[in-house]
Amino acid sequence: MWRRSAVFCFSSRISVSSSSSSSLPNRRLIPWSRELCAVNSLSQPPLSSESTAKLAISGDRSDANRVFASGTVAATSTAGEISSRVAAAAGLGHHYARCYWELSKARLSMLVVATSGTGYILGTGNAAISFPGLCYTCAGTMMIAASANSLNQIFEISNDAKMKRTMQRPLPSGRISVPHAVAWATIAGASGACLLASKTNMMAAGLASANLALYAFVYTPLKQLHPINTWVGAVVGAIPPLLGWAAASGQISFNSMILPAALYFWQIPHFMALAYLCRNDYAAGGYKMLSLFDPSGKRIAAVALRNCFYMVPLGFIAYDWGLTSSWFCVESTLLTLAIAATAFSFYRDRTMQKARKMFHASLLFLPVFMSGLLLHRVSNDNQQPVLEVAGLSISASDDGKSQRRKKRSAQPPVAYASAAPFPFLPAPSFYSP
Ligand SMILES: CC(C)=CCC/C(C)=C/CC/C(C)=C/COP(=O)(O)OP(=O)(O)O
Repeated sequence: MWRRSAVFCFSSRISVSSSSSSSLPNRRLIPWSRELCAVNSLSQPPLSSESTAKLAISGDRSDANRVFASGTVAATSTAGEISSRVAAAAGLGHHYARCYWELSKARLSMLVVATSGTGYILGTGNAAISFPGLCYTCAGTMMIAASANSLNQIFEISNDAKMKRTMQRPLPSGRISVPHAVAWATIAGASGACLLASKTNMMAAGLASANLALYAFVYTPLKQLHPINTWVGAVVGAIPPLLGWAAASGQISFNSMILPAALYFWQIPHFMALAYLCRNDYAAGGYKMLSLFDPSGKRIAAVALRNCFYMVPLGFIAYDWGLTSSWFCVESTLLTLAIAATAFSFYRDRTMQKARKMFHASLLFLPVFMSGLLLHRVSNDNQQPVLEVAGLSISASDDGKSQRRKKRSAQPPVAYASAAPFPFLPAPSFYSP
């Protein structure tokens, strides 16, 4: 695509110098030339070199004046020119919209928004879900995630250019300039932080901004330094539901940690599978992923399996802490055992096929887990504050304890079945009035 762009770029320059005035200063094309190349290569159908040239000279008043002064421009040709300029502007708009979309890693950002929205709904507790509040939280998270992802790509241009998976991104392919991408990242990040601060609360805005900094300025450089980057990245991925919860409730409680914990553990098998599948690419890009130091794959398979097992008790904890009904406990247990089975299969037989299976299972896991949490969420008016905006407070009221006991007694057989695989966890106690 870069080569195609370069060809279009070259032809548009020729066209400009021949079809417009030879006095048109070439330097006017330089900042835009690479991006204009991409307009040609991306528009469907591609813009002609002529319209690109018109686009390039559209701001030149002296050229326009010359054309009008000559008196040879008929009304029909003016209309044609206007329509071609409109088409060129639409092409440009489409081109940049696509660049912003890719810079933002929009699909990943939407997944991040889904986790933050889930955190928001869970964090509303007994209160009715505020639809505007949810929308502001999702929009703010989207903007900050877009900014974080754009900064990540700005810092990794030369690495991305060496990897098959990423070489077509807007920056390494030259479809957008670095200053333009920096401006996009700055505006998106600042707008997102302001939106969260003004429409939700400072805790949510602070968590989102700190997470942006962690991702762009700690995780991103760490990728080229040490395999620990995967664990730092897992923290980054775990924060959005916490900020959603904070946006809804203005505080962070023990319950608010369940989804972040699931996200943290979930990312390890997900990224271990990815790092195994793309290890040649990561080596070419100069990244220090654990898979590159583990030729047999045994270590990364063991790490993935271990983290799958860490997720198993989360359903029980969600139920025990009164966040969900016991049905979630059963579903979550089955789900985590299923992903653990794919990790175990990869551990025993470290082939690309098994790694791919574990990767696909991880893709499926998250939406199902979050849907389960939402579906089996129970209104909870006794969330125990751990960290409030004003300070620290760790306490559990007696009322809360007795209510949880009552909840447990609601479906004893389900609760027993769900706790059975975890003899190390406290056995459910059934409340008899
Ligand atoms: C609110 C807020 C700031 C949210 C940010 C959430 C976010 C960006 C999560 C992504 C986590 C992560 C480790 C992605 C992989 O990046 P990578 O650099 O390994 O991916 P790449 O190789 O595709 O570039």
